[in-house]
Amino acid sequence: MSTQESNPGVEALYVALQERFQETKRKPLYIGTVPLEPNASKLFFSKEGVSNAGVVDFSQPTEDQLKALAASCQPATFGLGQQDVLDESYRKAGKMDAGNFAAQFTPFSSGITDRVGEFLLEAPSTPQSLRFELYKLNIYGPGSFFKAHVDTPRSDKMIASLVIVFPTVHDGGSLLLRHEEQEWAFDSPKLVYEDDKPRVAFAAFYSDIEHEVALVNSGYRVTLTYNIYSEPAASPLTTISFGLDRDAPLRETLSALLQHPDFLPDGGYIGFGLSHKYPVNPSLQLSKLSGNLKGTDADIYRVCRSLSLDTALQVLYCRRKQQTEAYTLINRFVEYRAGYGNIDTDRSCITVSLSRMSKGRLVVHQEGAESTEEEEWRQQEWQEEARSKYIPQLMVWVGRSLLDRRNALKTAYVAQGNEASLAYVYGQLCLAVHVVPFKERVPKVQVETPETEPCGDS
Ligand SMILES: O=C(O)CCC(=O)C(=O)O
Ligand SMILES: [Fe+2]
Repeated sequence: MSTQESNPGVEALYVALQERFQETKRKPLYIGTVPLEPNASKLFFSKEGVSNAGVVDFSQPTEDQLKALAASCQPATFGLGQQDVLDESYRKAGKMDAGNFAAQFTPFSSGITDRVGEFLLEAPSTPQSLRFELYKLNIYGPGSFFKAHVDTPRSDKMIASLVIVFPTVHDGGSLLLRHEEQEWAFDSPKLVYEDDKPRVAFAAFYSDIEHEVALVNSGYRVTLTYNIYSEPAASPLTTISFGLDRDAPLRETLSALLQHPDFLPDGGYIGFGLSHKYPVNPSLQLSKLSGNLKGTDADIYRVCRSLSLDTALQVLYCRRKQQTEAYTLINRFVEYRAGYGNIDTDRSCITVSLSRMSKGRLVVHQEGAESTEEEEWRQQEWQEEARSKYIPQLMVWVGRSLLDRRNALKTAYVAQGNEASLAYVYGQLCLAVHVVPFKERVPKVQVETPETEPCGDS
């Protein structure tokens, strides 16, 4: 049993780290409006297969124009597993593909993409640039809605979605967004007019955020949706540096914990639970995702890297063995199958025992007993390396209790998306920080943060 259970100092620091971690959490959405300029108020459209063009002028849209647009659309489908399905009890709306319309208004010339870019790139873990891809036009007439769903990731680079709502008089149809037990409303029917002047309302949100469009009671709600991709940038010019000060509380607490001799004295891992989900597939190297980390997750990664900690994205799998739970860290996504043969025999996996706070003490959740399967490992030619990986290492968990989220550790399939899912599904990831034994880390941490004073005791 480690000495950390009996030392209140390390426990207080651990509690402080949990608190700083919670305080780091950022809002996962950005809402705003811009004026609709008279020379950018028209939308031209044609019905699939018909050459005549129609027009809606959003500076003064008439009911006839909006009805004609609705009549030129097709019923919107949504993704259920691998298929696109039409089910009007789940999504009732019209859609038009990008090839059948042209809007004078664009998020580029109106400054929306710059503002959304500042929000998304406030503090990226590595320099990134954004690409906005027009996806669809949607029209929600009376009785339309879109129940709760998560947008289908179109590649591992897709990080966010943007919805633009044109000014039309409508009642209902707010976009509701939910993440980690919080809910926000994008109240587009109110936002699209200010002092009777038409405005274009927009909402950008990380694409793993659950959202739904509430029932439209009257009028028409017309939207453009964009997929936002984050791609590595050659230079750090697109990054904004004011995230650094905000990092200080978390960085200083983490640094103080690492300087405590009773914190993981023989080394181990710190696991930070991620706020967001990411598109992964079995062939994707998780290290490639680190540049695409979203909001809060990017903050944690940056803080760990600023302390020169060996930090990597890992999948944490939980499996039950003879009444106990074993946790395995692995650097890539593995299809979750009964038996876990593919995890057990993988050289890159690390077995961990989790510690957490319980009754005011930092304890190991499951005792790190050596595996009953050790015999099998003796047969392997690489037995030394394999056995050293199989003896559980201690992992200190930061974030919501894993015990509450046990089921979420399975591959989190998104059943309902806005399109049938492609090659990607969402996986549950964590940021694993490798902590070397205390004897080895003291000089390193002191060199990195010479000004940090130890916490005073009371
Ligand atoms: O119209 C909106 O506000 C959101 C639409 C949406 O969720 C989607 O098209 O996937
Ligand atoms: Fe959506």
